[in-house]
Amino acid sequence: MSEHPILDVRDLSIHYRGTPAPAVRNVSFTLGRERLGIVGESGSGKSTVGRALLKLLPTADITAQSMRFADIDLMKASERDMLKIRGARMSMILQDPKFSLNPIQRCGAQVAEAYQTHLKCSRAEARKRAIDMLEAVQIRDPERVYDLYPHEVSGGMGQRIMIAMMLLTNPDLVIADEPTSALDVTVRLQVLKILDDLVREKGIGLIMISHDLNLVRNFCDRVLIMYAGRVVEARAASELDHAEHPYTRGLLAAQPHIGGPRTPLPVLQRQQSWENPEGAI
Ligand SMILES: Nc1ncnc2c1ncn2[C@@H]1O[C@H](COP(=O)(O)OP(=O)(O)OP(=O)(O)O)[C@@H](O)[C@H]1O
Repeated sequence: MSEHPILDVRDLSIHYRGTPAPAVRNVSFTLGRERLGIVGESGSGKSTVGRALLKLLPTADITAQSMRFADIDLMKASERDMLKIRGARMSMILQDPKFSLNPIQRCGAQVAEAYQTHLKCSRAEARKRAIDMLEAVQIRDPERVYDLYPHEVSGGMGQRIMIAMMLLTNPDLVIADEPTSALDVTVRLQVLKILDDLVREKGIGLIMISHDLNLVRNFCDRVLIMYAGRVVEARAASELDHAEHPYTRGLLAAQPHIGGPRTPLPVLQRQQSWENPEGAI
């Protein structure tokens, strides 16, 4: 990790108004120019943490001892400040490009429009840059793809178009929320490779939110395991086999292994104590 973290989050708690309990409780972590995985079951609070970093939670109360992004105190940042940060210095990639791309605008025009908005350049310049960027995310024949509508591109291509759009401004932080779950296995590898290159070559910090423990274990440098709104385990990905929390151990035991015994996988036996603050980090 670099000396000055890109993100420093301490004691982040998030409570959606009108709900009985906080969705996220006392989450702390730092992020350098590395890949941090956040894993946990559905509803454990992973996406809520991601959206809180972008301050995209209008119906929730956010408290934290500190939530810093580079030189910015996110807790004090106004909506006006956030408009300058979102999409420029901090970007998010969502699971399904179908919901992120505008269905009635050609794909290339959406990338070019993002260029024009952020870089205030001419339309011709934006088009040229957009085509270069489509090529950079390994889209073959970018001039043709530029003119396609979102329903005419595959899921993998749509995701690469989203990544192209996100890269325009050289962000320091990318939050990828299940970026590959809607993709088939080979396309998934291509998209992961593009994200991996971004960390290695451009030195961004990447948060990868996922259900897939194996994917995160192989792709990330460090992993946070969330359960019921809390981080219950934080480890180097290479150390995950030494996990101590019973939930993490249960998840690991439930992974199928090629060549392993042909017995049914164990079912996770939950315990009330896992929701106990004493068990959290
Ligand atoms: N806008 C909202 N209003 C009220 N409650 C919400 C809202 N969004 C999420 N929640 C609740 O907050 C909790 C955490 O949800 P979140 O989407 O962060 O979980 P997650 O771990 O990302 O799940 P998934 O993997 O299914 O996306 C859940 O109990 C969810 O129902």
